[in-house]
Amino acid sequence: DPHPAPPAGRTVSAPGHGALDPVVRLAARRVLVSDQVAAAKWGTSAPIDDPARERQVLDGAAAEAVRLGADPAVTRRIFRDQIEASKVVQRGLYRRWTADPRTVPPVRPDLAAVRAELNELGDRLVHAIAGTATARAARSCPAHLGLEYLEVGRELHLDALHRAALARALPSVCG
Ligand SMILES: O=C(O)C(=O)C[C@]1(C(=O)O)C=C[C@@H](O)C=C1
Repeated sequence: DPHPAPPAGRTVSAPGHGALDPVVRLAARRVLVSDQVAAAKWGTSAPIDDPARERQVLDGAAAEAVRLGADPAVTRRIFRDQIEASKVVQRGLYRRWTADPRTVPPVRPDLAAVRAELNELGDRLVHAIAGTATARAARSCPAHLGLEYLEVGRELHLDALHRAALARALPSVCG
């Protein structure tokens, strides 16, 4: 039998087995690294919105997509959502830190180092997007994406702010 039954207690749609898993996981990691972005900017003159840096992120992602033979417009759209998701986190943390200064991180990370980490996650995300064209075009995409969203949020113990940000990161993944 080329299609043996899955082991007891599991199904073929068990957590982590969805094709969209890498995309959602990388989006979640980017959302979490956004905590470091906020901590790097807090108490400095660097604004949350940095349009020049956004252009760099979007152009970099599109160029990487072209290199991989993937769709740069789709990649750009998905990255626009990653950037919005990052701002959801940053604004949410600024609200928290303003309301209760005792929760401000004691150490300020280096913004350039955090951006290097975002670049690396970004390249991996472009690869994940390029590798999931079939799953993203499927009619089942929104349902699978929703399940991955719930699974990854649970597994990474995301709080309400980071779940909201992850939700903001995903609307362009399907279609
Ligand atoms: O690099 C920054 O300054 C960030 O805040 C990260 C990020 C992004 O998600 O890539 C988000 C908002 C800024 O407008 C620019 C870029």
